[in-house]
Amino acid sequence: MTAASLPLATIAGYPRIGRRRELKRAVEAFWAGRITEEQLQQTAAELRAATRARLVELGLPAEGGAVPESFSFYDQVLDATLALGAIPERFAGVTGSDLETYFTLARGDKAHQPLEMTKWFDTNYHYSVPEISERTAFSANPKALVAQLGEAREQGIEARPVIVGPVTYLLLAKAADGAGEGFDPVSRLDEVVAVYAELLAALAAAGATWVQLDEPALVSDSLRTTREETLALVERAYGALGAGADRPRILIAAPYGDASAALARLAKLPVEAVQADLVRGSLPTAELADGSLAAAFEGTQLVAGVVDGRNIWRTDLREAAATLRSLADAGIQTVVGTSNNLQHVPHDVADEAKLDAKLRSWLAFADQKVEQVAVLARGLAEGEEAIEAELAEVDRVLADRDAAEGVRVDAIRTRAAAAGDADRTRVSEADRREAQHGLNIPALATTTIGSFPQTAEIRNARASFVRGEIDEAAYDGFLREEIARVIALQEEIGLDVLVHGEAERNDMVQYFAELLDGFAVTEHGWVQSYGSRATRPSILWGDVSRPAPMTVRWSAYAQSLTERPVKGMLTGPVTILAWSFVRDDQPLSDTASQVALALRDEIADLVDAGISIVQVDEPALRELLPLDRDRQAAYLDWSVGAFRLATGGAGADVQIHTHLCYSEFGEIIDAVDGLDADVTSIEAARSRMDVVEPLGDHGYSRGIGPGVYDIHSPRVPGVDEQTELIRIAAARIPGEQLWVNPDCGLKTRGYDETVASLTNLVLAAKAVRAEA
Ligand code: MET
Ligand SMILES: [Zn+2]
Repeated sequence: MTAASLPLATIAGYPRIGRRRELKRAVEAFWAGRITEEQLQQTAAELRAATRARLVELGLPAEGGAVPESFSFYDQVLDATLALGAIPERFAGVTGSDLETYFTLARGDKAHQPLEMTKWFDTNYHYSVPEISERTAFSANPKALVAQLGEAREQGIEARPVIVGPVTYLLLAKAADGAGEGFDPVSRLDEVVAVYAELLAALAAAGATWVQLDEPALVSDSLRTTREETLALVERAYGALGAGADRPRILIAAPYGDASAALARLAKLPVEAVQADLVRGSLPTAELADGSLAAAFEGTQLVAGVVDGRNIWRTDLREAAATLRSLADAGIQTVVGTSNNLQHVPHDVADEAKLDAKLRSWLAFADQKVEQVAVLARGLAEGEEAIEAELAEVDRVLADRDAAEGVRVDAIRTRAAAAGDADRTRVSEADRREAQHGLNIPALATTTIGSFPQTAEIRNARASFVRGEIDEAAYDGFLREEIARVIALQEEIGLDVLVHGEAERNDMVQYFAELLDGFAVTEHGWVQSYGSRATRPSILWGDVSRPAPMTVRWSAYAQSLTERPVKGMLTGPVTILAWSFVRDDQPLSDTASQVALALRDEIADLVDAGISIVQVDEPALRELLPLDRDRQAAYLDWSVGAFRLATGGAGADVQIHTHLCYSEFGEIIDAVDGLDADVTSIEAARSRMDVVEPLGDHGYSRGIGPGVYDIHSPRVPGVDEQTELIRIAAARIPGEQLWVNPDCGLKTRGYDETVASLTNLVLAAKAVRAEA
């Protein structure tokens, strides 16, 4: 270990999907057999080379490990699984190249269910969950890491491999099926650390000077361990890793939250640098003031994550420079960094030619963030005077943003400020039940979650409309035909509560963002969601209002075609915020109230148009739950409040539904109850109705629709299978309270399987009704 310290500028990682989603296209072409593995590897290598060159061009030094090597074909946790050789036993028979095995774990094949996927900390990125048992045989496989390092060196760049660290890896893993009762993957920490030591030795032998090990587990209160326990595990792991003789310098990263209480202890580990998220997190002020932080950091660099890696606004450089200055003045060797891997932001604002120029000037995507890091590093090296021009420019931009038209609209603010508890409160549940009798909803009522298959025809029609090839009248006509078809189909299948099918929506958030004031949409602002999938979050930049009804004509048209109730379908305020880039100049709760009021008006218009059931989807309610336990109550308070503000204007005879997707809502069951929705649908098929028991124990009295049809695969669940699931639920929940529905929307499914599955669902509900 002879290498030099880390240069003054670095980032925690960079988007890997490519500016034009080149990786998605190549990977999907490989899956479809249209290109060979060699061709895929070639494309990936070109992307990596372009990324490194770009990072140097934007101001990261080519030497010293400033450039992170954070490429991934699919997911960084899956990369670690392969590097550790931790292939779950159930995949033992899988043959093929490393990359083929990798994709089989990610996506499954005829004989194998894929690894489960779940959200990565409090982001909308999903990782592949490792499956570990007492028997998992770990063995170091540094091939991919070493190869990428070599590529970088040939390019004249000394890269820093980025790997998920051992503690986070094991805390994100689940016990494999067949592991002993009570087995915890973390019990294998020492063995896993030994494999990391081998990986590090291989990297050192290949010339790596630095390696970054990501330990976001350090900032979370939502894992199996307490923070203190996590920190103790990190101390144990890095005590051992650091003692290795043949290793690169180690940077431990603690992104996505507040590690301030752990910082000094991390610095005392035998590692050479510690990264801290100073956007979500903070500095331990007392320790900074009394010199103990500096003492702990003696000989260790602090990578100060002052540039926000999760949002798209230009950083207040003056404020960041002041933070950096305070660290340097305290005698801490400081490096300028980002709060986390930039994988959560799009590539480059320069690609957004169609965006309003003023708005564009306020933004920073990944490339602009790198430039900001480089500027701050220059300020750190040469003094703030050296970057005064850049600081002044940002001052000007921020002032311009602050004063810009639309950022603050008095009428919207006055209305939001006036909204009180009464606006968030409907009449009692009992009165509502009474008033809703007229809806004639049977016991074990059947319904769907909203979307019907988004066919190629629908996507083509939308694309033609966007390109101007067909006019609005033609597009509307197409959508009306589609709605009529979906309504007729549901009547034929025999569902009780119908939906219009959401054919008009490109995405459940973007559709609303395009119709609300205060939002902008990007052209190329893609962000990886999982694997080859990316989303294009909208930008919520100003005060939000609804210039005109957004969904009424579609819902009203659908209702005009049938005697059965058609559910109006809206995306809830929390989900709209969670899946957009939101303004950072006011509390989220204020922004949520504005969105809620726009939805409240939409519900009023739906009801006026003859709609008597409205579903407000909140699948992101749990995702935004802060990692920090101390902040959870306040979050649940405002998020639940926003939902209630959106729905609180509905009369007693209007039935409000919500849909939450996931089933692990143990943590937030009181909050779900607090939403005060009349009916809630949730995912339950894969867990075989696990959720029903806690609901029964909780004494949950509202309508509940645990999914009986797993929509995540094309498989058609039979009548018997769905009957069985309904019976399990009916054993705990009275029939009048129980709804029968799929786990989630059907937009990703094909028609054949959808019709077959829903037909079986209706038959299953009838069968269980007959048993009563
Ligand atoms: C991710 S939740 C999706 C809900 C939406 N109403 C749909 O059916 O697609
Ligand atoms: Zn869902």
